[in-house]
Amino acid sequence: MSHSKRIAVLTSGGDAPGMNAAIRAVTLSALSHQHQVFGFLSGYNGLINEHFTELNAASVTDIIHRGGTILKSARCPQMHHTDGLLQAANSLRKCHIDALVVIGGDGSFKGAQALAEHWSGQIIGIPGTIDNDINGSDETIGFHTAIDTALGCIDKIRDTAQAFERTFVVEVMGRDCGIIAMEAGLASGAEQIICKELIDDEPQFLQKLYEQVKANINNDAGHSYVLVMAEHSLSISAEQLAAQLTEHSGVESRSAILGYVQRGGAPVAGDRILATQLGCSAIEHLNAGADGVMVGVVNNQLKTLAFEHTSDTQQRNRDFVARLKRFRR
Ligand SMILES: Nc1ncnc2c1ncn2[C@@H]1O[C@H](COP(=O)(O)OP(=O)(O)OP(=O)(O)O)[C@@H](O)[C@H]1O
Ligand SMILES: O=P(O)(O)OC[C@H]1O[C@](O)(CO)[C@@H](O)[C@@H]1O
Repeated sequence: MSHSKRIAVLTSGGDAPGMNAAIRAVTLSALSHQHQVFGFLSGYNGLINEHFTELNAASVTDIIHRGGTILKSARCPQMHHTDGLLQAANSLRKCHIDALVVIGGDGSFKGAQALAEHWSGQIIGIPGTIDNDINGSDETIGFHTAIDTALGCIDKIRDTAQAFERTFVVEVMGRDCGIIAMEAGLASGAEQIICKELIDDEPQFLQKLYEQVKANINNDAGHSYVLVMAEHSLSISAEQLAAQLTEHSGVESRSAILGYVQRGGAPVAGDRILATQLGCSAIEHLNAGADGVMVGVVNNQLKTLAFEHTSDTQQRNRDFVARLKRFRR
């Protein structure tokens, strides 16, 4: 049997539906191995400010189905500076923490790597972000829910677009990754998906787009036209694109930014199941002595990957982009 440890857990970066399910799995699994669990609050700020609470089975009862994170999340600029890292490392030592579980995105894992230079305890990551932009896991916790949320919204926008015979530019999240746009676009039957991964030359792309929208109106195809656009994918905003489309096609165009609604809501089954498996796997790996790695699911297998590789291009998304490009020809 492994030695009893004092395990810290925190959620960092953009909150994602299913983070609570991951906290629950980490806590229950750790307790079953006689470890103690301490939840640090508001991401790395909790380490720096020594703001934590001990977690027991009761603390994680009735949370598997809740969005957000009971530990709260944040971005913590101090982690980019040595002073902040030293403070975080000192808190961990002061609280006699043996191991830290970081639930977050690849930025959070960079923070974990930086922290490891000042603290010798074990650190393990669990991929939690709606963006699904982390190498080493086919899916991240929150992605399944975000897609369903975006899809529900786009379906509703289609209704009004159809009624008014309008063109709609719908902007979805993803930071620099277009996978939410691609999957929600595909599932909603959008006429266009706009994201960096699918655009080689923006002016050329826009020119062709204006012609296609115009042709669609003229050939009486569907009376509505929906473009799902990833944030940050063009040099113009969704609103500006809608204005350009109105000007070029003569058809009334509108934009809608889905925004933070995509981060909220009850996690769908896929996210709860993923989070639960990854939470248990994280504790299993800590028991076995793992350090400096993220747990993930690749081709239905539980795997670990060193933090330094989690920002590399994700294979699953790369394959998906290749297929979309092929089908669009
Ligand atoms: N290079 C770095 N060095 C030290 N700490 C970092 C670094 N990058 C990120 N962090 C820490 O991790 C936190 C979260 O990172 P970031 O804002 O990139 O979100 P993320 O974890 O990638 O999640 P998401 O993409 O879902 O928002 C940062 O606020 C910071 O505290
Ligand atoms: O909450 P903030 O800091 O505005 O961050 C928004 C970003 O966070 C995410 O929701 C998750 O990374 C991105 O999709 C988005 O670009």
